[in-house]
Amino acid sequence: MSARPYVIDEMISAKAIAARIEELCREIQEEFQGTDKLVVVGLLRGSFVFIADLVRELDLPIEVDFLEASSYGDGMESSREVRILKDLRGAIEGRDVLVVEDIVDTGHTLNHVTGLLKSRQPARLKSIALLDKPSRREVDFKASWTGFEIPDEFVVGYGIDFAQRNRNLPFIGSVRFTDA
Ligand SMILES: O=P(O)(O)OC[C@H]1O[C@H](OP(=O)(O)OP(=O)(O)O)[C@H](O)[C@@H]1O
Ligand code: HPA
Ligand SMILES: [Mg+2]
Repeated sequence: MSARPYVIDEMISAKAIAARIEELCREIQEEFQGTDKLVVVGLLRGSFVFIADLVRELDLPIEVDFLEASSYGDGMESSREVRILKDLRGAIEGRDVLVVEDIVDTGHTLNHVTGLLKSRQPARLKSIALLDKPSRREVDFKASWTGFEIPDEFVVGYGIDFAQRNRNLPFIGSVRFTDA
């Protein structure tokens, strides 16, 4: 839990997220049309809500796997050290892979994870992030698809946490401290 009091201002509604996911899925389907070897990989924990909505909108034969990566702990600052806490269950050599992430901020997490997965020689490796904060980038990384570009604000909801809380909000909101 945060020691400081804060409120959450809605930034992206649940309805806007659902509409954007429909659009993204049409593009993803075009890219992967005809494949029967697609593995959709969710990065835990932040992507668990996004991947659940995304795969239910995807009209493709897929498998789902998860990898747990962590770099923030309970704070608002990246440690810049990406720890892999849980690896994929399955092998991805020769498979088509879509990595699903909630947010690209400094870029360290997706950059590290896609580098790791690339070394396992998938046939195709694509990535999708619901949110992108380009103004905060520290490493040069761009996801294949992005849901929304957002300003430099700390966001929560729809799977994303602040000190492990607020992942269950159905919308994306920004954290505003009330003691400042
Ligand atoms: O681009 P970056 O600066 O690396 O930040 C993005 C990453 O940070 C958050 O994960 P976190 O480490 O908080 O773990 P979590 O997914 O378990 O919440 C978020 O879910 C992304 O994975
Ligand atoms: O804005 C954010 N909110 C929560 N976790 C995060 N991890 C990277 N950026 C963020
Ligand atoms: Mg994460």
